[in-house]
Amino acid sequence: MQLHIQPTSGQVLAELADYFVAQAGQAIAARGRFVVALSGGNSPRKLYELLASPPYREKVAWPQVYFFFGDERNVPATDAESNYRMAKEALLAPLNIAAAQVFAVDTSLPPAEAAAAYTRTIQEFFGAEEARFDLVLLGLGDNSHTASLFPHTPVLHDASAGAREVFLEDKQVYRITLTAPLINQARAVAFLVYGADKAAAVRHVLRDARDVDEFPAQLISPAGEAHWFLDQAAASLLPHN
Ligand SMILES: O=C(O)[C@H](O)[C@@H](O)[C@H](O)[C@H](O)COP(=O)(O)O
Repeated sequence: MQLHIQPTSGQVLAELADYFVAQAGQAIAARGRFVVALSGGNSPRKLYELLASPPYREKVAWPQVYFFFGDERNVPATDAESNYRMAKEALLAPLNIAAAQVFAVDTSLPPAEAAAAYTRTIQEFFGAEEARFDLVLLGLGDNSHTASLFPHTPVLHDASAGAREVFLEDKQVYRITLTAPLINQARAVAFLVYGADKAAAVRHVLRDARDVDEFPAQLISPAGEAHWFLDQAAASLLPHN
């Protein structure tokens, strides 16, 4: 696990954009494609806007990039809460990404069916190979959740590699999320976390004793590389920072 700590969020975003470009180049050179699972919420929007702008947009062979989602809210694709909508506005539309390169969760289905359908979509994409994303982008909630792996939810203990529905009792809403085993099959995982409001969660996940029901992001330990891209504010409660 590698920590990348920068003084400001702008510098973190630039370092992660450089990493994204490097990972894409390596994957496309090696396997002819780059398969990425996008994170949602607010933090990654600026990253997506950066990647869709010069100089980054010219540095990636976008027609060889395939986009999945680490999680999705149970809302229409046009809803302001949709992770797909956010990615489309900030990245996919500005880059004119073809629909055939984008695999969104079908939230027109009931949550359990949407999750089962997404599992099939992932399996069909990877065919006989193991479903290994080249890169999974992740955020971190202030309650230490990542993707939609929320504290004290059954999905945390799901040993299968796929997509599952998650019911959030406090918000009375459903989400669809990749399971930790599927995320952990990835060649690389990159957390993007900035802001002082995330400092306690960062410390819980990276330094406190393992307690995955309290700190679900502790479940993420990929077969490949694990990177944390943090600004100083989010890293401020880590020892020696
Ligand atoms: O659908 C989502 O909301 C994300 O996938 C989620 O896991 C997010 O990364 C965290 O909740 C942090 O969200 P912010 O970046 O908005 O703080």
